[in-house]
Amino acid sequence: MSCDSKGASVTVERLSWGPRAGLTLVDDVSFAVPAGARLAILGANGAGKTSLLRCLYRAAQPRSGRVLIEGEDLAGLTPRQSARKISVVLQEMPADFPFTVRDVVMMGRIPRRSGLGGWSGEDRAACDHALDHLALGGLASRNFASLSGGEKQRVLVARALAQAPEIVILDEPTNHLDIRHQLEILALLEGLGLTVITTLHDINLAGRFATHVALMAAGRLVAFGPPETVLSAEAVSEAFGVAARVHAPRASEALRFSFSLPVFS
Ligand SMILES: Nc1ncnc2c1ncn2[C@@H]1O[C@H](COP(=O)(O)OP(=O)(O)OP(=O)(O)O)[C@@H](O)[C@H]1O
Repeated sequence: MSCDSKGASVTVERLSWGPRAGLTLVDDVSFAVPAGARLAILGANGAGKTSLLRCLYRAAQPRSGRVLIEGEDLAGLTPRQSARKISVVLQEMPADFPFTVRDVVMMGRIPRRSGLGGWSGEDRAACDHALDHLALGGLASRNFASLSGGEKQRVLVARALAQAPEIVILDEPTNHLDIRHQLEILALLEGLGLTVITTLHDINLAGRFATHVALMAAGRLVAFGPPETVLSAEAVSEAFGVAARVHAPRASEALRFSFSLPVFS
């Protein structure tokens, strides 16, 4: 069961990607995180965060460089093999998605299904476990489309969990969530014990959640490491084009930033 997994290490080596010749959106990016790390990818709008994520879950084919999962080249895996290692939680869902919550979570089992047979006892148990883990038992028969944004987000994380992956990749999982649900979803992800790679816009949330931060600007990785090292006022001000101020944390407190527009003299 995925909750017992320890995740997998991810190494990115000199990765570059662009949609066409002459346009590079991910530019020579390298970093490595150990199994069980929580990596937050930060950067201003258009910095290339989603483009980098897409390379990590094979929605985009790198122009050069490679991604290694526990030392194994991602490009050498079949789609089914990589879907057993990596699950993805994205924002876009069609508004008229005509499935129940249980159906959606069960979809996470598709890469694990053998042959064309129906769901196995193991599939059903994994689905029940994921529903329980995300406190969704009471919503299992509800139509997915009728849920609130926060509930939908929990269902999509449950689907990722049912997939029993080693790595969960998320694009802006806290988008559209109120502060309580933002904290809840990040605590849930932290509790999984898997390797988590996520884009985030909220620097303070990233500082609390992440074991590693990748700061991007114009497609390049401008800083990488633990949040307390990477998230300096200077680096954040530069990457986001704001005047950022760090409030010195007391013992065991997370970093806390405040922001204002830069004043030009
Ligand atoms: N297929 C494409 N063709 C041309 N330009 C693209 C393509 N995909 C992305 N871009 C552009 O590349 C830049 C980086 O996009 P990307 O979505 O990776 O940034 P991001 O850091 O995730 O941004 P945001 O925080 O706004 O979501 C943006 O300016 C975007 O418009």
